[in-house]
Amino acid sequence: MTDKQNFTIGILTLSDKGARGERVDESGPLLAEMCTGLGEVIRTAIIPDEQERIVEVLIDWADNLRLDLVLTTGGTGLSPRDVTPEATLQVVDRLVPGMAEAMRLESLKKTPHAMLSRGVVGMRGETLIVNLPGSPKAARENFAVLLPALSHALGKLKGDPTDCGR
Ligand SMILES: Nc1nc2c(c(=O)[nH]1)N[C@H]1C(S)=C(S)[C@@H](COP(=O)(O)OP(=O)(O)OC[C@H]3O[C@@H](n4cnc5c(N)ncnc54)[C@H](O)[C@@H]3O)O[C@H]1N2
Ligand SMILES: O=P(O)(O)OP(=O)(O)O
Repeated sequence: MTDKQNFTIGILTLSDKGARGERVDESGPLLAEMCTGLGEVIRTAIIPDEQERIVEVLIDWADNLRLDLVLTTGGTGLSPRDVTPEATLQVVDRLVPGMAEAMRLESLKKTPHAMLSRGVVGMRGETLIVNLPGSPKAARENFAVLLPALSHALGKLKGDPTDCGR
């Protein structure tokens, strides 16, 4: 038996500069690397901080590609163009507040700026959508908090009937 899981994963980078080719996307590849062992990253994209475009991609990846997990990075803060949480809230059926709370709680131990990320986590159908902040450091620190619980979360989301109490 191998520890490698077979979840399908998409990584969506939200960055105006990245989409214009003015900044190399470090956070997307870093998150892809962190997903080794969880499954296969079968889609990546870099698009600007535009709510309608983000909504379109999230719906496509959840409804058409039926990805198990979509990680977004960037656009969670307070700048006028930070709209990733709004786009995510527009498409999810149910929120998973504990995952977002856990990321902020742990991140506050590293920097008070952690309270500025408005990222949310929610489900659209059988796809879990996770908002992570944009900088490579912040993306890494936040995703590391979720990783130990992700396999169980994705299994439950797909209807795994086994008893979690054991
Ligand atoms: N655990 C942590 N959590 C948070 C941190 C942290 O250091 N550790 N930082 C906090 C800060 S500060 C902010 S503000 C919030 C919200 O961040 P955003 O999601 O709004 O981030 P952006 O504005 O999109 O990006 C910020 C900054 O990061 C660089 N950047 C962004 N995208 C990329 C990319 N794809 N590749 C390379 N570098 C990138 C760039 O300098 C941007 O200006 O999160 C807190 N949480
Ligand atoms: O260009 P972006 O959207 O990556 O973000 P920032 O303006 O915060 O550098």
